[in-house]
Amino acid sequence: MASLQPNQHLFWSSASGEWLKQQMIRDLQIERDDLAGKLQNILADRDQYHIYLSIVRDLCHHFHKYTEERRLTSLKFGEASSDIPFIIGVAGGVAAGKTTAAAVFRELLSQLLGTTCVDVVSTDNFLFPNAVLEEKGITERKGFPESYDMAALIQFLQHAKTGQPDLTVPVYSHDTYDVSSTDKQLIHNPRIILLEGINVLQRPHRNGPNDQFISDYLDFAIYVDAEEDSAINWYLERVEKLYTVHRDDPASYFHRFSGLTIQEFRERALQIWHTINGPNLRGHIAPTKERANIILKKDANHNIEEIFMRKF
Ligand SMILES: Nc1ncnc2c1ncn2[C@@H]1O[C@H](COP(=O)(O)OP(=O)(O)O)[C@@H](O)[C@H]1O
Ligand SMILES: CC(C)(COP(=O)(O)O)[C@@H](O)C(=O)NCCC(=O)O
Repeated sequence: MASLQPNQHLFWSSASGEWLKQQMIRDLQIERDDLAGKLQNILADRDQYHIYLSIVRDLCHHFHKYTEERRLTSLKFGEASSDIPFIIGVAGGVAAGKTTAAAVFRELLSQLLGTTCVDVVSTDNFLFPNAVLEEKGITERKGFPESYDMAALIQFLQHAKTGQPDLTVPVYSHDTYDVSSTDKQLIHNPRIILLEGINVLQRPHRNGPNDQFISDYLDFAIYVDAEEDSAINWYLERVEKLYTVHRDDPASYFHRFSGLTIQEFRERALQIWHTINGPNLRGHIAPTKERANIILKKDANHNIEEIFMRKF
């Protein structure tokens, strides 16, 4: 199914080429050579690099505005202004490129703002462990709203937004396909948190009177959009790579498929997409697209081909 175009009454849109013409890209402050190797490959295309850079410069603008507003408000209430992180949501379907886009934003934001206190947190980390999913009978609904420990995720956001300097987050691994019982992500004094995940713009699934929205804690939101066919290809490439590397490791999730040929594994992965990730994309993720401030539409080669910006 083709990805739906955002409502033209709500969003300005620009083909990426046109967008670039509008940007003042002369006063670049950072050099591509400063970027880490993997990101350098992604940004090897000069136009794409400039598109990401112009988006990040907008993010810096919003960050400075937020910081200034916070300073003025705390003055009004007679409080010393403290650093409360600016939280940017990065939403989109499975394998749309959220993690990678967040890494690019982190690198460019750190360089433009001259701070290392930019952290990426994935909402995957707040999935219930596989054992709990099994207990609840929702193993086949991993990634659906009910598969997340929303209380823990909201508590993390509350801790961040109440200025706690040290934050601890569980760690989900695509390699083991589970939440680690030992590893933790430690965050110290964040200035910006990029919260990436399929559910960042979703409403609470129980929708009770006291349920909170993740978006209550977001200061800005970006939706990474792609045609479902592209996402399927990227998903298959990702899992095939994981399968090839990990299938011989008995401790790995992928070991259970080690009897399959690569073609059989591919068919199995495609079936998983069609029964889990595809329905989740259409039912729960894509409908949140228009809640984002910016929608980045990627082509089949991962290039941003169109940018939509909310008008209000
Ligand atoms: N801009 C990009 N250029 C090249 N490959 C990319 C790009 N963005 C994502 N990918 C690849 O696509 C796959 C899915 O990306 P990922 O960031 O893991 O998506 P998500 O976090 O949305 O699941 C990964 O294999 C990743 O390396
Ligand atoms: C962990 C996820 C819910 C989220 O994926 P991501 O946004 O990190 O790509 C997804 O990768 C997943 O495991 N879905 C369940 C079906 C499957 O792909 O096995």
